Amino acid sequence: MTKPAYKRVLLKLSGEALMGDDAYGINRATIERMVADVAEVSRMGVELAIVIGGGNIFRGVAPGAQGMDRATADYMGMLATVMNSLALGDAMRQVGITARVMSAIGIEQVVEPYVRPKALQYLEEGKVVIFAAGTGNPFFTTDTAAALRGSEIGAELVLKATKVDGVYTADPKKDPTATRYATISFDEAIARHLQVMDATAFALCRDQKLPIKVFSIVKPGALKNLIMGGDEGTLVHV
Ligand SMILES: Nc1ncnc2c1ncn2[C@@H]1O[C@H](COP(=O)(O)OP(=O)(O)OP(=O)(O)O)[C@@H](O)[C@H]1O
Ligand SMILES: O=c1ccn([C@@H]2O[C@H](COP(=O)(O)O)[C@@H](O)[C@H]2O)c(=O)[nH]1
Repeated sequence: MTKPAYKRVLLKLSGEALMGDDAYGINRATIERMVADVAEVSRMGVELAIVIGGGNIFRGVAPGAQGMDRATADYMGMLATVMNSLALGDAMRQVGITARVMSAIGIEQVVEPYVRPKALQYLEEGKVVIFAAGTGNPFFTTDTAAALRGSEIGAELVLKATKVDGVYTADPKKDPTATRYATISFDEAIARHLQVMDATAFALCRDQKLPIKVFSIVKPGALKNLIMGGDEGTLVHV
């Protein structure tokens, strides 16, 4: 078998994608399918860290949070990512993959705190590390957490797994005429206000020279293909 193209990557999974066809929460078949993809790559010896969003449960900027203090709503969003992280870790355990969930906010009875050297040790031991609670700060998103943790652990690439198969000229769900970029620079993505990821995440990855691949989590085999160096999704580069 040919070797994977990457040794260590940060995978950002969309929380919203966890819903599958449901209106809310975690769809069992969907999480099992995602975990099967992740397990395949982990078994190939790739060191894998994961950040998962919370959009399937709660977002600080969602209509359900209207009228709330923004920081409080954002803490609720971070707690939503803890729930998704626990579900993901448990689903991995069920397929024989050892995962460690580490939280950016103190919640020690439930999940261990994020300590960078410990996270690095887990990765070197071949465990999958799931970073929960985003950056631990309100007014941010899990995309920014992915950029931050990806930079901290020295990932070679951030893989943004989402419901669309790359970065488009406009949101393809709203504009059917939108076309997909094969590659795009961080500066252009920011200047064009492309909403597939937030500008803070793009800017951090640009400054750290950490490339991002945006690809479809729904497409079977896409994650493995990408890890093997295959042509998949959109590369966002310096
Ligand atoms: N220019 C664009 N190209 C591609 N997708 C875009 C673009 N603009 C907006 N989008 C939308 O961005 C979404 C990707 O964001 P996604 O929901 O994965 O991230 P998220 O907000 O981090 O999710 P979650 O909070 O659930 O983790 C796509 O589903 C797509 O509809
Ligand atoms: O660093 C962070 C990360 C997330 N949040 C809050 O959580 C929700 C869910 O995250 P998504 O990235 O949208 O999936 C987000 O809307 C924020 O409310 C945060 O405050 N800080």
